[in-house]
Amino acid sequence: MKCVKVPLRQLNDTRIKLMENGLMNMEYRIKASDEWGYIPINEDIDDYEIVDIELEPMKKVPHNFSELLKDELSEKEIDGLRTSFDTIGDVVILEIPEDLQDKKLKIGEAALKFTKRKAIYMKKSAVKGTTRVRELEFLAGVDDSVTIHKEHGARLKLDVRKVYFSPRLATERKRVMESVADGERILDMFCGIGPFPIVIAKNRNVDITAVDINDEAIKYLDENIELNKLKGSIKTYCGDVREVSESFNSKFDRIIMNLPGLAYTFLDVAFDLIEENGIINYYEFSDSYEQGIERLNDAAAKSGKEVKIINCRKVKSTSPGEWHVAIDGKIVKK
Ligand SMILES: C[S@@+](CC[C@H](N)C(=O)[O-])C[C@H]1O[C@@H](n2cnc3c(N)ncnc32)[C@H](O)[C@@H]1O
Repeated sequence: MKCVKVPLRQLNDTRIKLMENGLMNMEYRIKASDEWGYIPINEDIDDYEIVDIELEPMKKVPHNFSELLKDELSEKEIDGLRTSFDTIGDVVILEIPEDLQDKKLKIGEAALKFTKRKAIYMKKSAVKGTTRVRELEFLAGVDDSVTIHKEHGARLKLDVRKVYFSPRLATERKRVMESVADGERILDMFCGIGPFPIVIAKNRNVDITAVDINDEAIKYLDENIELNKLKGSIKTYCGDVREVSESFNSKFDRIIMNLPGLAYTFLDVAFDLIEENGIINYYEFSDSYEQGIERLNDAAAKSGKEVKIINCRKVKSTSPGEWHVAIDGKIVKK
């Protein structure tokens, strides 16, 4: 069994990270020795030591997902489905491959029994268009796509049919939040329902400006500001950040750019609005960090600034060989 091998003291943090990114193989038990922990995984992962060792399979409890579908599907098909689960509040979103479409309602019912959530939806398209929303088909439970998702102590209300939200970015949001200092003025250029602003302002006394072009996303962010006890403040704007930001009359200590397909086309706006010593949390889809670093360097040069790359990380796998990558750049004196 393929496992990630980590020092024992890192076992729990690594387990949570792998689970949140859907990379842990839940069919086997984690093994711990005096010094090392071994976590079963579904696929090869960079940045960790991978070893092959025997692990004990989990005890099959009646009514687990495999049990419920064992007459319909093979173990391999069931495993494939299991890693596609995205749980957002009390809603579950599944990806069902083309060749299993004729069994989608049975799969939906099994997922409902297994997860005990309110509703099961199936992905009908990739996230698409300017607002990055995907089409969903209702499969089982109660067809109510509004839910409240809990993340790092924050409550995030959203409609999964009308806005973008990914629970798989939870670790990244925590990482960014932990790097924020009290007093920062922050711009989230593509805030969605506000998971970055809410998680940050819940933990830090900061002043956040949050922009999104999707009026439904801003409607939920306004509700989320009311739903959470915040240390910091958040001001929301609905519109294209390129236009909306023309009215901003001060600069920012940090700019968050989580629109990975197109963020690079807004780097000129970000470099205009960032303070010296400020940090840009930049995201893109790529098979490496080089392209993003080059884009940040080019945009810095065009705006007469210099950027020092202070951190690069893979946030999540998007397709074989491609990643959602995070690159943090600090503006330094020329
Ligand atoms: C990938 S989602 C990220 C949302 C949020 N940051 C999160 O982590 O959940 C990108 C968001 O950018 C918004 N968007 C796309 N183009 C935009 C633009 N020109 N100005 C402002 N927002 C935009 C979309 O509506 C979408 O909510």
